[in-house]
Amino acid sequence: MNAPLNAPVITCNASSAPARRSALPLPSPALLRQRLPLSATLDERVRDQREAIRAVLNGDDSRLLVVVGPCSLHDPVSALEYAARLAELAPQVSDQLLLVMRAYVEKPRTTVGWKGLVYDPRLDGSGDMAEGLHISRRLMLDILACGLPIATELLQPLAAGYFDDLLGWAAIGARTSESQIHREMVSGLDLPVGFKNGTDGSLGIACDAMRSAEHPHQHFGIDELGHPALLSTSGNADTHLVLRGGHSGPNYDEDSVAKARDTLQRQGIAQRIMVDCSHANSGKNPLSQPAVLASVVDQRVAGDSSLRGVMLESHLFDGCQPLSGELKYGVSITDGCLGWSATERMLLRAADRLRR
Ligand SMILES: O=C[C@H](O)[C@H](O)COP(=O)(O)O
Ligand SMILES: C=C(OP(=O)(O)O)C(=O)O
Repeated sequence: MNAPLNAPVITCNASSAPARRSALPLPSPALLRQRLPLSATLDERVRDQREAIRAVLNGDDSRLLVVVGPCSLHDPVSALEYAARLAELAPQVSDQLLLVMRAYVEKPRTTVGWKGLVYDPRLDGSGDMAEGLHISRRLMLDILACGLPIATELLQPLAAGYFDDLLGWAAIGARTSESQIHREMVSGLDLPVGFKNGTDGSLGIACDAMRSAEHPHQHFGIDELGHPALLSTSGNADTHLVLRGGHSGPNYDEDSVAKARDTLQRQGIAQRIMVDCSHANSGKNPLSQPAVLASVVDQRVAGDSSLRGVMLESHLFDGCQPLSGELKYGVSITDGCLGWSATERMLLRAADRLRR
């Protein structure tokens, strides 16, 4: 990699390297984008998808936003089979639901565990992140080509530049909503972003996050060539709250949603709420998600217009499996998911209920 023109050339003395880490170069975001470019047609499609998602979140389009798909993508073949099925379902419900596929390639861990396709694409701990970035961007482009908008969690701010041109929507997870670094990153993203409540169920950190992200910031980062850079951002007003439950239980019921609406109103934040039907809202039982979705739909039908979206964890087959031995096709290797047939039934039923 060439040094920027104004930087002195510094050579690294091996003996001064910290003993507990080593470094390997990765391609820059610009290089990966050059190798796997977004075509002009897909670029325009992503812009349209973002506009459509914004319209739903702002309430200008009365449909429900549905972010649905695997907890994590670990196998491109099953991910693309899932995408093909979702793309076939999307037009059948598009009068009521705007479907966006979860394409999660980075996973936050409570302690340790597999951290996603970007970090360990061979699933064996070899941690080939250059390959992980390539496979992840390739897969996202293929999902986009199926006609679906894509959603992901932006976990590592340095990695955002490898994918953010492909996304229709992004999440900041429960473990990072409180991080200033993530709020600064969101402030510079030209796409709608949901901030999740904290793992303890607290809404305050997500509200603070939205208020911080709508402001301009100057912060540390890398530029497209991978060089350290001072980044200046202009602020992102397209953010919203995601209720995902917490240690003391779910927060999708009427009382919890009313409390969330009041909190937003008191802080002068737009009342745009998405309910994550999984995680602590499902008690980590993926098969409970249809009941959570049904409750959200009932609340909408009863007149709660602040409920603009839902999130669902779904794969080709129910449940999850440990990352050891031979893996079953189409089954999550992180959180448990609802299988495809139950997902399809649940979404058709939700659309039908909203229609009537
Ligand atoms: O959605 C996924 C998980 O809930 C999150 O990544 C934390 O996983 P862990 O508690 O198994 O580490
Ligand atoms: C990790 C996730 O969620 P949360 O941040 O709510 O735990 C997720 O949606 O994959």
